[in-house]
Amino acid sequence: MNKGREKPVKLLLTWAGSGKWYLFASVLCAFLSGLLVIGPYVGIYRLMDTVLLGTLTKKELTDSIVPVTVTTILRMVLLGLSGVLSHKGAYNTLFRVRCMLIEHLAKVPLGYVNERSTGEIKTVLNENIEKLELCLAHNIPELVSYLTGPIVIFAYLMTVNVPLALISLLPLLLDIPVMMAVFQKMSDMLPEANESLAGFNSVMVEYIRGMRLIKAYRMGSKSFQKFREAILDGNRAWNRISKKTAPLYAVFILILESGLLLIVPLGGRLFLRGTITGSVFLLFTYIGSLYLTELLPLQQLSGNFAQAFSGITKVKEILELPVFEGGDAFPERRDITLKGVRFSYDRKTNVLENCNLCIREGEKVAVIGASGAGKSTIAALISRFYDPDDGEVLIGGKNVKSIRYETLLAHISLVFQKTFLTRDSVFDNIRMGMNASLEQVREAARAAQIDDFIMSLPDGYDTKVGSYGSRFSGGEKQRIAIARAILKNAPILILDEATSAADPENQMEIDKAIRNLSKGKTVLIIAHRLSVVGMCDKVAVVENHTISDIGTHDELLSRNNYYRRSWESYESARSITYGKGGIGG
Ligand SMILES: Nc1ncnc2c1ncn2[C@@H]1O[C@H](COP(=O)(O)OP(=O)(O)OP(=O)(O)O)[C@@H](O)[C@H]1O
Repeated sequence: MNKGREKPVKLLLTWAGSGKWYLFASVLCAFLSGLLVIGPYVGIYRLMDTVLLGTLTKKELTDSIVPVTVTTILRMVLLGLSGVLSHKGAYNTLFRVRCMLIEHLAKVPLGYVNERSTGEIKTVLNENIEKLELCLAHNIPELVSYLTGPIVIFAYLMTVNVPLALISLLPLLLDIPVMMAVFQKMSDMLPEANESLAGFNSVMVEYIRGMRLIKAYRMGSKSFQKFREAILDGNRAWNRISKKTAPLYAVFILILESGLLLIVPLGGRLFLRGTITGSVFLLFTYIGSLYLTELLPLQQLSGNFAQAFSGITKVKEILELPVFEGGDAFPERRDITLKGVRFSYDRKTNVLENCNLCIREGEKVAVIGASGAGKSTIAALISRFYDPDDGEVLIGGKNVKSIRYETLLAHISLVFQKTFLTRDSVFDNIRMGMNASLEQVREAARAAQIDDFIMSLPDGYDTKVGSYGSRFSGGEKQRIAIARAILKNAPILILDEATSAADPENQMEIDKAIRNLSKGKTVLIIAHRLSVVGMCDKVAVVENHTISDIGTHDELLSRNNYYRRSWESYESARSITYGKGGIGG
């Protein structure tokens, strides 16, 4: 990982890996092409000299034209080659940086990722990294070529006439502080522009994700308004940058192009005194006053570099998000304990306080409580999506912090309330990168009560899942998630039961799937429907930021008011739907 305050260019070269050799080669070609800029000028000077002296011959003409032609062609070839090499290096680098970011984000605790909006992460992965392409493939070779040309011309002018050459350089010396001020202003203001771009991306992602809601509640104009605001916000940020930098740009250009005002009077006097020849005077009037304008694109480049550097900082920020590294093997015992846990998402309001829980190996515990009581938070702490602020989460007597993170996750199957399906085949959606055959996947799907449904799809297990799983109902998606967990066969199961009520038939299938999934495992089920209590050994009640009570169904029924009330309302709802029956029936 790249920690500390490394220079952006150094960081970029580290990220580029072997791609940096393409970048170096491209810079070398750009440098050589910059050197060749001098060819045509030398040729033209020779021609002028001979024309003015009246000594032009056919041979002189050829001797002047050949270097002009050869250097011009060679320069073009080198520039082209530089472009090809820089693009190869740039795309290699972009690929590597994106992979590094994705790999790193996969290891970062979910809490840190959740603190950033999807739009912010998208901006880094997309726009900020694209700016690196512009910088690596175009701006760096251009910078080398733009700088080399004027340096070589200056060196050549020095060989012709030292005082005039030095005078020709004056505008540049005056322009350096102006250029630095432009760069500084851009660097200071870019974070604001980046923020508004991230804001725009967030609004865009929200808009696309919430399309159903927008349509259902006819929020089109309101969402459009948000979109408009986000775009205007970006425009305002860029307008502010332009206002601050445009006057400086104008000064930069004025100074750089003022060479003629110095060279013509001075060179004219020297010529009239006979100190320099006519061709030297013309050479300086033409080239000496113009060659610095080759540096004009630098003002554009300074803006691009500031943007690229700001992108590099954003990438670096993500790569520096802490990851859980190292740690011990998974313990032999698979019991789960929460000891005096306190946790807050915002470091202000405690979601859990002095929370204690003990789930023995192979035991199944249902967690119930009002919406927002903290049930999912308990599950998140066990799977180390977050770490408690106080207290400990132990598995097999070992603090989860001391267990290797990947190993911890490999031993826990998580089934979330909302199932996320990737845009792959159903087969890949169940396999989720595991090395399983079709028969093993089907066996898991059969246990999850979803095999028949999958086989009825047009392409069976090869059927492609639409975006966000749009082809499947909530219940079907949940059974696919259960099939995944069955296939994973981890010893600990954390199941955040879906809140939305499926139809009775679907519900029975889901319950059967959950029973199959939880066989022989240490299980924590966040029970939104009390029917799952029937398959659990104990029930834990989350109230007042803690687990207020834990016991069997009968124990809680006799002593816990919250549980009794919940059970009674569940029973009365059941009697309306099915007629009366026992728990979980
Ligand atoms: N990522 C988060 N950032 C900030 N606050 C959060 C976050 N996730 C949950 N909360 C807050 O923490 C509290 C507990 O949430 P949690 O999801 O654990 O409750 P729950 O009991 O599982 O609720 P439900 O039954 O509705 O799913 C709630 O007040 C919720 O608003």
